[in-house]
Amino acid sequence: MTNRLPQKTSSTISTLNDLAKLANYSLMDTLNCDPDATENGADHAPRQVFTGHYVPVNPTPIKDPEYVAHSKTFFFELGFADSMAESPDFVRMFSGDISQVPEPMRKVGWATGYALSIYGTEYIQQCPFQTGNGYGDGRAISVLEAVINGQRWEMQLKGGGRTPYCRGADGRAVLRSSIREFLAQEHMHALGVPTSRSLSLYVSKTEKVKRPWYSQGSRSENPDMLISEAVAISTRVAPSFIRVGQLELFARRTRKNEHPKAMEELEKIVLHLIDREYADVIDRQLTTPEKVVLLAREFQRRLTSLVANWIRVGFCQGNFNSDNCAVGGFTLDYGPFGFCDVFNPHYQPWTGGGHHFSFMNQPSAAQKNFDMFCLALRPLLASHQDYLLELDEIQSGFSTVMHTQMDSMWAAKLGLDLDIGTLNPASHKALCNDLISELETLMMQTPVDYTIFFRELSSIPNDIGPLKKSFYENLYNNRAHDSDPKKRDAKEMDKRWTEWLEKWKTLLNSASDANAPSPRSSEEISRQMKLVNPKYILREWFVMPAYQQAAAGNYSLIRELQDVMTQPYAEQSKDVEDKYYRLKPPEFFEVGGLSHLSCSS
Ligand SMILES: Nc1ncnc2c1ncn2[C@@H]1O[C@H](COP(=O)(O)OP(=O)(O)OP(=O)(O)O)[C@@H](O)[C@H]1O
Ligand SMILES: [Mg+2]
Repeated sequence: MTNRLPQKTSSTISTLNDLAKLANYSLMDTLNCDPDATENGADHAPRQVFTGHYVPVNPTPIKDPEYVAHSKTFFFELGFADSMAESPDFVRMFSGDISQVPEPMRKVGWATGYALSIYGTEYIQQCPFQTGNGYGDGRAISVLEAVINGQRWEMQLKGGGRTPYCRGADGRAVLRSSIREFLAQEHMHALGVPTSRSLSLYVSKTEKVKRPWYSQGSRSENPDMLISEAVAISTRVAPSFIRVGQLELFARRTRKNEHPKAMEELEKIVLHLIDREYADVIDRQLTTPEKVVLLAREFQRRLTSLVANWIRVGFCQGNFNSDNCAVGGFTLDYGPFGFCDVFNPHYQPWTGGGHHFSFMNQPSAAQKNFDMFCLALRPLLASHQDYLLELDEIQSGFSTVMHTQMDSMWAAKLGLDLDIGTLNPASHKALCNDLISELETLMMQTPVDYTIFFRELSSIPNDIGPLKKSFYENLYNNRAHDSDPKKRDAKEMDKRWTEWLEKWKTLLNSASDANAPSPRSSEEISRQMKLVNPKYILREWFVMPAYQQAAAGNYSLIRELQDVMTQPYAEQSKDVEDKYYRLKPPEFFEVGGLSHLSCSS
C-alpha cells in the first residue's frame, strides 16, 4: 500500500466511470474487518463491535435527493468536471445509494470505531454498553478511496444513515448543519488552514427528522423547541479520517489485553496511518519503533501549527475531544465551531463545550489530545526503552513547540519578524512579547472585532482612526460602568491605543532598519500582513440566512458565500465589502443558534 500508485495522467474526470477507475481501497484491503459484521453491509442496528478496524456498512440513501452545492474549487483541484455534480449517477452515489456504482468501485462502504477522551480524560460511559465498544462513526460512512493525481483521498458521507455505532440515533444530518460544515471546510482551506474538504451536498425533498433548536430570536442557552428539518448528505474528503480516538481504542484494548489480536491491531492502524498521512516524511524501510517516534514528532509539529492557525483566523473548535482530532493534523468535524466576531479569549460557541475548549485555550486542549495520542503509542514501544524516552521527551516538549508556533503566528499577524538580525535579538523578542500581551488586553477591554482589527492594522494606519472601525462601541459604552477606572474613560483608552500603535510602529521600523539583512518597505509589510489577516470570515450571522433560505429551496446565498469566503484575503467589490466586512450588529448578540449553539447535528 502506498500513495504513489500508477494513476491516470490526464486530470479530467468527467464521469463516475472515470472516477471508478481510480478506486483503490487501502483501508478495507489491509486492515481488519469486524468478524461479526454482516457481509452485505446491512449492519445498521446499534451493537458492540469487539475487534477489527472497520465494519462494512452500506449508507442509507436519502429520499428524493436534490442538488444543493458542490465545491467548484475542489472539483477543479481533483480534475472533476463540474457537470458531474448534477449527473444522475454521481448524485445517486453521493446521496447514499451505492448499489449501482460502476466497477471496480465497491457496493459496500465502511464505518470505523473510535474511543473518546475529553480534555485528557478517558470516557466510556457515552457508549450505551458502558464498554466503549459501541462508539465510532455513527453517521459517517466512507464510500470510496481513490488515488487521484498521485494523492490518495477518502470520500465520506456525513449523514449517510445508521451504522452499528449510531447508539440509537437516526444516522442523519440536517440541511442546516450540513451547510455549515460544507461552507466552513472550503473557507478554511482558502484561509490556508489544513482541513477536510467539501465535495458535494444533496438534500432530501421529502425526508425530515426532528432536532432540538432555538425559537426565533431566542436568548435561551439551550434549544427551546423541536423542529422538523430536511435531511442532507454532504461528502467530505481527506487523505484519511483517522482520529486520535481511533488509536486510543486499539491502545486501550491492548492495555487491557482484551483479545489476542489487540496489539497487532494497534500496530496495523498506526502503520496504516503513517502510509496514509505521513508517507512523504517517514521512510517505509524504518522499523516500527523508529516510525512511531517520527510520527509523534511530525504530528506534534502539524497539530501545534494547526492550532496556531486556528487562532490566527479566529476559529474555535468548540468540541476538541480526541475523537474530533484528526491524526493527519487537519481540522475535522465542523459541529460546534465558530469564528469569533468580538475578540474574547474565552469565546466558546458551544454551550456544552466548557472553558477547556474555548478560543485561547485551544493550545491546552491540543496538548491534552497529544498526551492521549502518545499514551496510545506507548504499547508499541514497550520493549524499547530508548524510544520510549524519546517519546517522553517529545511529549514534554509540546508546550515549548506550541509557544514557538504561537509566537511566530502573532508576529506574522503583526507584520513583525522575530528572527531579524537586530543588535539584541533577546530584547527584541521581549519587546514583541510585551506588545502582544498589551494588545490582547486592549482588544479585550475595548472590545474589538478580531478580524476587522487585524485587517485595518494591515494597512499600517497613521493613527488609530481606521482601527476604530473594529471597535464595538455599544459594548464599550456598557463597560463604561465598569468599576475599573482605566476602562471608564474613552479618552484614556484612545491614549493607550495610540501609545500601543506607536510602539508597534517602532518595532516595525526596527525590523526594516538599515541593520536588518533585507529591509522591507511598508508596502511589502502591509502586503504580507494582508496574506495572514483575512478580510472575510464565515461569521455565524452570515450562515444563518443562507441555511434559512436553503430550507425554502433557495440556494443563492450559499453560492454567494461560497464565492466570497473562498477568497478571504482578497479585496473584493464594494458591495461585498459593505455586506461582509462589518461588525456584528447588536441585535445578534446573545441570540441562540447565532451567538451560541447547544448542539450541532
Ligand atoms: N444523528 C446521529 N446519528 C448517529 N450518530 C450520530 C448522530 N449525531 C452524532 N452522532 C455520532 O455521535 C458522535 C459524536 O458526535 P459529533 O457531534 O462529534 O459527531 P459528528 O458531527 O457526527 O461527527 P464527525 O464529524 O466527528 O464524524 C459521533 O461518533 C457521531 O457519529
Ligand atoms: Mg465528531
